[in-house]
Amino acid sequence: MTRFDSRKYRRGPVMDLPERRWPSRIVEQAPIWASVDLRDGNQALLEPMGVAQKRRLWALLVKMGFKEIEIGFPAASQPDFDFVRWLIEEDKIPEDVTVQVLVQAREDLIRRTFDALDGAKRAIVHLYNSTSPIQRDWVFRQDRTGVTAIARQGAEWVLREAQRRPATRWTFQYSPESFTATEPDYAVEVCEAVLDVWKPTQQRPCIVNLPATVEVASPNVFADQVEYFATHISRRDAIVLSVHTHNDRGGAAAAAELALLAGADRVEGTLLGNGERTGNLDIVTLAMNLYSQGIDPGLDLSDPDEIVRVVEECTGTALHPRHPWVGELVYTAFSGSHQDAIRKCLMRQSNEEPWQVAYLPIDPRDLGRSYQAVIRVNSQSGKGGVAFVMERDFGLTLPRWMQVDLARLVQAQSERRGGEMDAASIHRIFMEQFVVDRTPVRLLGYRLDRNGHDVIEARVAGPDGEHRLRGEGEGAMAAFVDAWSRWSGQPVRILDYQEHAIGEGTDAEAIAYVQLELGSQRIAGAAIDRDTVAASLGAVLSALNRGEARQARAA
Ligand SMILES: CC(=O)SCCNC(=O)CCNC(=O)[C@H](O)C(C)(C)COP(=O)(O)OP(=O)(O)OC[C@H]1O[C@@H](n2cnc3c(N)ncnc32)[C@H](O)[C@@H]1OP(=O)(O)O
Ligand SMILES: CC(C)C(=O)C(=O)O
Ligand SMILES: [Mg+2]
Repeated sequence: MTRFDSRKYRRGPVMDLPERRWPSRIVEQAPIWASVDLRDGNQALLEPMGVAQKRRLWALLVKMGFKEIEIGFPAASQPDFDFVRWLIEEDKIPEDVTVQVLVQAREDLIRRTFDALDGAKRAIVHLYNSTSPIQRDWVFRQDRTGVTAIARQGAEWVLREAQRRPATRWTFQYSPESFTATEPDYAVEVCEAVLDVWKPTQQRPCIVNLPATVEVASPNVFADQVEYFATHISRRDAIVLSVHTHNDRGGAAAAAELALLAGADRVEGTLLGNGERTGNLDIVTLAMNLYSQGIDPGLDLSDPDEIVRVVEECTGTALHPRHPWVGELVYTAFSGSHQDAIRKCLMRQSNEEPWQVAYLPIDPRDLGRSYQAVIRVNSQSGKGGVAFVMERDFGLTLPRWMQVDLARLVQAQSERRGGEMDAASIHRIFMEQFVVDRTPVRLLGYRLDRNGHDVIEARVAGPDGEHRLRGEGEGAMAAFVDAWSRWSGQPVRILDYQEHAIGEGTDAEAIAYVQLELGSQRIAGAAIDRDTVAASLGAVLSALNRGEARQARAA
C-alpha cells in the first residue's frame, strides 16, 4: 500500500431495512433541543472554559430558549463541579430549564455527580458507556454480555443515588456511546437492560440518546439505524428518543434531520457546531433549516451576531465567514447573474407574500442583517449589482443603458485595482463620468418659451468663450438639442430620456438621464438639479461633452 491508499479502509455500516418509513415522511415541528455546549463543546477545547466563560454561555443558552442544557461532567473536573454548584446555590436555573450532567458507568464518578447536583430541583443524569465491537474488544475487553453488565450496573448506581435524594425530580438518560458503529440489535439489547433497571413510564419517561459519536456512514444509514432502534425497542412510548450527531463526514445536520424523520424526538448539539474533532451538530443550522421551511424552531435566533460573538469568545474559535445561515458572507452575492436575479426578485417581493428571492433562502433582515451586505461588487459583478448599489445607497434608479455603461467602467476599475468596489467608489465613477459639469461646454443659463412649440435660448461657456444658442422643438430637451445641432453643425438625436426625484419632499433634487445618438456613437449623460428642466438640459450637455471628448480621443 502507498501512503494515501483507500484500500486501508473498510466500508462503514450498511443497513438492510426494506420496510424503512423515514424517506416518505416530512418534519413538521421542531424537536426538543438539548444543548451540550458546556460539556461536549467544552471537552473539545484546547483550553476548556473557566467558570466565567461557562456563565456567559449559560446565560446565552437560557436567553435563546433552551430548556435542557448539559452543563458538564462534574465528576471529571473541579471547574465543572463548581459550575454546577454555582448554578444550584445561586438559584440560577429558571423554573422551565432542566440541567443535565454526564457521567460514566463508574460508581465513584456517579456518587460525585450526585454530590454536585445536591439540592437541584430537577436534573437529567446522563449515563454512558461505549458499545461498539472495537470498544468492547479493546477498551473494555468484554464481550456483549460484559458490556451490558457495565451499563446495567451503572444504571443501578444511578437509580440508587437518585433514590437517596427524593427531593429532586430526576430524569435518567442513557447513551450507548459509539451507537453508529454498534450492531443495531445489540444497541437495542443494551438499552433494554438499562431500561429494565430504570423502568420508565409514559408519565416518567427516560431519555435514550443515540450518538453518532463518530460519523461513520452517510446520513441515510444513520436514519435507518435510528428507525430500526425506534421500531425494535420495547416501551417506545416511555422513552424520549434523542440523537447526538458529530460532523466527521460533514453530515451532522443532515443526519440529525433524517433522524427526525426516523422517529427521534430530541436533538443534542452545540451552537455553531463546536465539539470534538469536526464538531457536534450545529443546532443553529438545524434550527434555521426548520425556520426556512416555515417551521417555528422554538429558539430565539434573531440575533445571530450575539450568538457568534459569545461562542467565539467562550470557545476561542473564529467562525468561518461562510458558515451556514450566520456567517458574515452568507447573504452576499458578488457574481453578476446572482445580483441581477436578487435585485429583480427584491423589487417584486412584498411583505404580504411568502419569501421568494433567488439565491436568498431567507430574508437576511430576519437575522438582523441589512440588504447592505447582500450585493457587493467586484470584477465578477455585472450591471444588476451596480444598479442595486446605486439604488440602495444613493436612491438613483439608473436606466438599463446607463447601468451597462457604468458597470463596464466599474468592472474595468475593479480589474485594475483588484478586489471589491465599495458603494462610494461606484458612486464616484458615476458622478465623474456621467454627471459632473465639465469642460469643454457648460450651461450658464437658458430661457424657454413654451407656447405650444418650445423655443429655447441658452447661454453656454466653451473653451473659446461664451455662446448663445437658439433652437426649437417639442419639449425643452428637443429644443436644446436642436440649438446645439445648429451651433455645432453636428446632428444629434435623443434616443431615450428618464428622470426621477432623489429623495422626498418639495425641495428634493431631480436627476435626469439621457442617451443620445451623436454621429455614429451612442452616448449617455446625467445631471442633477432642483429644477427638472435644468437637470434634463444638463444631462444632454453632459452626454454631448462626453461625446465630444470621445471623438477628440479617437481623432
Ligand atoms: C463521546 C464522549 O464525548 S464521552 C465523554 C468523554 N468526556 C470525557 O472523558 C471528559 C471527562 N473525562 C475525564 O476527565 C476523565 O476521563 C475522568 C476524570 C472521568 C476519568 O479519568 P480516569 O479515571 O483517569 O480514567 P480514564 O478516562 O483514563 O478511564 C478509562 C477507564 O474507564 C473506563 N471507562 C471509560 N468510559 C467508561 C464508561 N462510560 N463507563 C464505565 N467505564 C468507562 C475504561 O474502560 C477505562 O478502564 P480501565 O482503567 O479499567 O482500563
Ligand atoms: C456522551 C456521548 C453522548 C457523546 O458525546 C458522544 O457519543 O458523542
Ligand atoms: Mg459527543
